[in-house]
Amino acid sequence: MPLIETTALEKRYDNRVTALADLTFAIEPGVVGLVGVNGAGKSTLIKLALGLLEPTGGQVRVLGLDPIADGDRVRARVGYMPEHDCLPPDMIAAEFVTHMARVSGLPKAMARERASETLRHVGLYEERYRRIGGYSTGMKQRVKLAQALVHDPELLLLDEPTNGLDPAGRRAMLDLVHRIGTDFGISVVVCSHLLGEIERICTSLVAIDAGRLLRSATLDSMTQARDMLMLEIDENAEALSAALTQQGLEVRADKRVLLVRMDDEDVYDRIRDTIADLDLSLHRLERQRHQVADLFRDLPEGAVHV
Ligand SMILES: Nc1ncnc2c1ncn2[C@@H]1O[C@H](COP(=O)(O)OP(=O)(O)OP(=O)(O)O)[C@@H](O)[C@H]1O
Repeated sequence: MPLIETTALEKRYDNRVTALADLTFAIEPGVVGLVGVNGAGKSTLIKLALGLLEPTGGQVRVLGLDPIADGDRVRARVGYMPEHDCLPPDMIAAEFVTHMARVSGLPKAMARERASETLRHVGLYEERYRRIGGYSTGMKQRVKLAQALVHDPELLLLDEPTNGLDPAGRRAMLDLVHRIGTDFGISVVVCSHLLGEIERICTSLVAIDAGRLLRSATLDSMTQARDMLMLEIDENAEALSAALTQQGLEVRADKRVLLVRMDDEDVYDRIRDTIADLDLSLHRLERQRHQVADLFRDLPEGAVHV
C-alpha cells in the first residue's frame, strides 16, 4: 500500500492563492524526499496529509486512509515534526515528550519510558532533564523529532528538519533521519528545499514546483537508467558510433568521445566486441554515474535548488 497517494489534489487558500494544483502521485514505503523551493507547497501537502487542512479539490490518502474522515487513525499511525519552533521553552524536554506521548494515548508509565527511550535515540539522553529554552537549535530540532517518534508511528512527516542548523548539524540530523528509516523500519517523508542535501538518504524523491508535480521516482530508477559509458578512441569514432547505433544502443558522439547509455551490463561486452570487429584502438572507457541533481538540471530555472 502506498504511504501517501494523491489524485488531482488541489489546495487553494482563501479562494485566491493556489498552493497545490492537479497533484497526482503515489509514494511507496522508504525514506522519501519531498523537494521544492520555498513556497512550492511542501508544508501544505504535509498539512493535508495530516488532516490539518482540507483539500479544495481531488483527494489524498495516507496509509490508505482519508486524513479528514479517519483523522484519529491517521494521527495514531503518523508522527509530525513541524518546520518552525513550536516548543514550550519553560518545559523540561523529558516532561514535554512524555506529555506528547500521553496526548497520543499512552498510559503514564509507558509514556515516561517511551519518552526516555526516544530522547536517547535522538541523542538527548544526558540532557533530557534540562529546560528546552536553554537548548541549542540542533537540540530543539531533536526534541521536535522525539515528540514525533514517541508513539512509535509507521510514518514520520518531517518538515525541513535541518532548518537553522549549521552544516555539521544538518549532516547529523540527516544521518539520524536515515537511521530511523533503516534501523527502526519507519517510513519517512522529509521536506527540503535542497535536493543535494537529502538525496543521499532517500530511497525516492517527489519534486514539486508552484504546487505542481515535477517528478516522482525512486532513486534507483533515476540513477541507474541514466548511467552512461564514456569511451574515447584514437580514430574512426563515426564508424563505431554507427555500428553501436545499429545495434540499438543510444550513442552521442563528440569527435573522439562517445557516450553510450548503459541500459544493462552487457553494453560493455557489445562495445568491446564492436571495437575488436572494427579493429579500432580504445583509449579510455569510463562509467559515468549520474548524480541525482543532474537529472533536475533540465527543469525550469530555479525550480529545485540542487
Ligand atoms: N495560510 C495561508 N494562507 C494563504 N496562503 C498560504 C498559506 N499558507 C501557505 N500559503 C501560500 O501557499 C504557497 C505554498 O506554501 P507552503 O508553505 O506550502 O510552501 P513550502 O514549500 O512549504 O515553503 P516553505 O518551506 O517556505 O514553508 C505559498 O505561496 C504560500 O505563500
